[in-house]
Amino acid sequence: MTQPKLGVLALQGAFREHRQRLEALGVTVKEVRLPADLHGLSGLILPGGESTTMARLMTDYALWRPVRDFYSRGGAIWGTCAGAILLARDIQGAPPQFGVQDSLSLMDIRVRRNAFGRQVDSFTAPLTVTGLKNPFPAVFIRAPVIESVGEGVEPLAQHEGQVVLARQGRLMASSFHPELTPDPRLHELFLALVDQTVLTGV
Ligand SMILES: NC(=O)CC[C@H](N)C(=O)O
Repeated sequence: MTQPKLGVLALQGAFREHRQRLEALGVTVKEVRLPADLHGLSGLILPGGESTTMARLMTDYALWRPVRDFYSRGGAIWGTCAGAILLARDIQGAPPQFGVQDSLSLMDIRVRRNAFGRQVDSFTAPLTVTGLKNPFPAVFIRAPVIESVGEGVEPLAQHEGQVVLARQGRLMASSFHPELTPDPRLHELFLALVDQTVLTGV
């Protein structure tokens, strides 16, 4: 078995589906629950799920600092749906009773939670993605939108005029769930990003 280069944060949410997508591409995957699980990885996926719950578990498992350090050392991170919320510098639309929502604050984006409506408003839409020839079938489930992006952030796809996929160097954020469709192209895109990463001081 080869040493895994890719990890999926496995505290809550759709981590198994990401794992399956990556394994179908021949990639060995590490499920990340503890800081030590990050050792030796060059890419990490933060899955969709429920971002408040995931943030709480990140605190319980003391993962905030190790994930930030992983990025500082040169690791690539892709946040999908709730995972994109965890990456964002600014989170809007969190239920007020929970106070200010913790985030990694690594990506210069402002996200708005549940921007397309409630669970019943889940939908699939064909997305035109920069760099992909044909539309990508994107599954949105109580999805956030990326309301604004900083200078270093490149929007890669929009839905109804709102940014739903963006990249900032080694960081990617998508509002939707690419692991819930058999289309592997966004996982391939992230793998290409991971292949370019040069880790320092690991
Ligand atoms: N599918 C998802 O990941 C939904 C995200 C969820 N609405 C949140 O704000 O955390």
